[in-house]
Amino acid sequence: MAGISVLPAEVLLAKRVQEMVLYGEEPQPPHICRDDCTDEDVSVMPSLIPIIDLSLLSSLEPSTSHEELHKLRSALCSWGCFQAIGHGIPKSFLDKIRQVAKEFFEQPMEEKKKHAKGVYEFEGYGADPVPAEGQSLDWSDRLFLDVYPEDRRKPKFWPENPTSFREVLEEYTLKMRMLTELVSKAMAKSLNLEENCFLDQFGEQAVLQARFNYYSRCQRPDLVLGLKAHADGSGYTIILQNDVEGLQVQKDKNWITVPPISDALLILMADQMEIMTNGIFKSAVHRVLTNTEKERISVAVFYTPEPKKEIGPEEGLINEERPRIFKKVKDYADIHWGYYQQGKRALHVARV
Ligand SMILES: O=C(O)CCC(=O)C(=O)O
Ligand SMILES: [Fe+2]
Repeated sequence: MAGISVLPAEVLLAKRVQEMVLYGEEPQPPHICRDDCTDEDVSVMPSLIPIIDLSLLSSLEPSTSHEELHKLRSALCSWGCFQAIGHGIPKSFLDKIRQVAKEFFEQPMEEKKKHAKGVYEFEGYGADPVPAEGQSLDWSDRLFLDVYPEDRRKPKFWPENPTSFREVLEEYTLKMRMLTELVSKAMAKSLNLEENCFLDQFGEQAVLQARFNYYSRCQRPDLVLGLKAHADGSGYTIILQNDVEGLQVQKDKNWITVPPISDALLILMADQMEIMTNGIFKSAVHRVLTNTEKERISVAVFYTPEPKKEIGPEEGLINEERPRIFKKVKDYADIHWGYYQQGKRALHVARV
């Protein structure tokens, strides 16, 4: 790459990756972030991401629901994620959200740019705000929207085209609220805690944000990442994938691909659930690889405790054998963001 001038991130961020691909531009710094592939080849291992059937949790047969709760706990302790099936959201509706996302990104650039964010802002169409110096940029474009509570919505960022986009996203938000209730209760039960304990910590005004990710094809997947390795700063995140592989979760230093399953949603623990469970559930480090053949689309919904609300380890998970390892924190997602921009994790800030 010698001889190529490095443009400031602000300049590069003014242009979408989708445009760069359209004009046949090769990745250059700061998109380039991989120069060796020493840790890259382990993903040939068969994928073992646990699959949990949430419908079994309400089975009238106690041994069936017990067994599934046990599987849930063990998945979250060792992987920090699971593929949820039996969640009650029909595949036909998941296809609708995938479809409006695809139609949004396939529109001409001038249509998408009607909802453009500034390079220093979060919400809207674009890329992450400018990272700290020396950090790479992701090979992706995004549409980031606050979706709940409703008074946080900023209509100027909500696409009018495709015409069903808003309606479908509103319905998806409702379904995500029901799912977070179901999953938060199940996680509490799996740890023998009172079922509402996590919901109470998240609070009634817990925030849902939707990030539509578009990973353009890339001729040099060896040089760039669709999304660099990170753990999320939310409580947990719900990810819908299209049928293109790319998302990987780190386990025991190996990168394991999350296979696309058309009717599954990946539920991924983030830092704030690790704090609330006193380190029992693991916040999963993950990343996205690019693909030479196909575009990948995902929709990540971040579920985050209400602003200004203190959260901390559940008392029932602290004892002599397992002393408290995290302090109480509030607005952790903001702290997390500051570190993320420097390519670092933030969890140590919450340790006692
Ligand atoms: O694209 C994906 O599957 C993952 C997205 C993700 O990790 C994120 O938006 O934080
Ligand atoms: Fe993430």
